[in-house]
Amino acid sequence: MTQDRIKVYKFGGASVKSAEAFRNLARIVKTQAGGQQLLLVVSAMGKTTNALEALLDLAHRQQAFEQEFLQLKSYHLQVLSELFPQQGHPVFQRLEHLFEQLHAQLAKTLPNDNFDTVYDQTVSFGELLSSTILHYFLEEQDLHNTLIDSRKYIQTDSTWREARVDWGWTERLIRRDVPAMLQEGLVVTQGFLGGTNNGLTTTLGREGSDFSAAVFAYCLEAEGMYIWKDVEGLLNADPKYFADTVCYPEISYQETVEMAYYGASVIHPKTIKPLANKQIPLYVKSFLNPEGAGTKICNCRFEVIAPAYIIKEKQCLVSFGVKDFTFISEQNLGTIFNALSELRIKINLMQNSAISFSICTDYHPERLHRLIQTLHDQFVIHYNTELRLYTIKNYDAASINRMMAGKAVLLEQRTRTTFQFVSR
Ligand SMILES: Nc1ncnc2c1ncn2[C@@H]1O[C@H](COP(=O)(O)OP(=O)(O)O)[C@@H](O)[C@H]1O
Ligand SMILES: N[C@@H](CC(=O)OP(=O)(O)O)C(=O)O
Repeated sequence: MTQDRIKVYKFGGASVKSAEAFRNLARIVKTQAGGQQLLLVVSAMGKTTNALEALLDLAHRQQAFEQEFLQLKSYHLQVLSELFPQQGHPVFQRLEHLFEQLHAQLAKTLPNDNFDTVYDQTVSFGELLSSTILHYFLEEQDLHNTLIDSRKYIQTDSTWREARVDWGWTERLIRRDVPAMLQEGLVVTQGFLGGTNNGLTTTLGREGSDFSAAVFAYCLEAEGMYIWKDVEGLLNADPKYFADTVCYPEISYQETVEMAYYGASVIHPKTIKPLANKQIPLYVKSFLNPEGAGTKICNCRFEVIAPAYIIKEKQCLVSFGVKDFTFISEQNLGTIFNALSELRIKINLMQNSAISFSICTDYHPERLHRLIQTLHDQFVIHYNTELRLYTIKNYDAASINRMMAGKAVLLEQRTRTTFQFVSR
């Protein structure tokens, strides 16, 4: 049984990218959530995570990072000064302290440090900053709230940058503390972050705040989870690429998880499973039009839904050929899969022919380089970058023609419901 009144709201980077966005968020909480027990999960402001990645990259290569650091700091301070006109507000001191910690973290980064470990210790500051601002700002708006540190609740292993949740521990900790806090007022926490049992910070994968919200919703047996976006709801295509999108009023968990897997960046792929396991509906709503119906994702079934078009950018096609004109064997495939798994390279699409095996994967130059180093003795390896993986779910002839028009196809594949190809 789900708890009657707990709701989880997730606000992403676009919902907190400016002072006006914070004000809009507070309005949504006031008008939409009356009388509800509400947990708010917040991501880093705007494109802060990208900026932190760039800062870390400089620091790790022992390059000067002061200018970029000051840019990030002044972005936050600008928003702060608009939200808190009174100079002596305690939020200024809290932010100053967080920026000092971030600076110290960057300054002590060495080229020999494990990049993925320091990544999590550094990039996590985005959410620490935004959640602190949100906490104080909601208080100013008479929205009493408790700020909790999600690193103390979402317990993970130490798979840096893609930590795996220890569900047992996480559930125990959340259920121990959070329901009582929710009785007292709102609870605010960070998306994207977890913590190991020895107190180190982990992150759950880029765009992982949706997943954080789903973890809290699952553990609290929430009545519903809401993600607030700059779009009307879950659309049949990304409006950044397609002009004539349609919004699904209701769609199944299964359809959504597949869309997310193929690259529909509106929802993190890991979000659906915990919600589906407890039959918690997920609502995708517009923070620009909070009264709009949005999309309800639940355990529903429809025979026919509009084809969904999904484009995954920054793809790389890698082909492995055997050197001696023998066929690609299961043993060869085993060797390739082992190397991919070791290097955490995920296959988005694969195909094999008599003497070669091809995969389409996200492009990570360093991982690809290590893959080639590992396997070049046994295989002839070629790769192409700057590609896109196009997927049409629930395709028909017209949708295929539309998507393929004028494109040179490097690889193509179809099942009964899904058509995919790789192109520039
Ligand atoms: N199928 C889709 N439906 C709606 N939006 C989509 C879809 N696929 C991609 N998007 C993109 O997702 C964006 C919202 O997600 P995101 O940028 O991650 O928001 P936030 O970081 O604020 O949570 C939209 O602006 C849109 O361009
Ligand atoms: N800030 C993190 C986590 C996240 O989920 O962000 P957003 O909700 O803005 O996609 C990232 O950019 O990856």
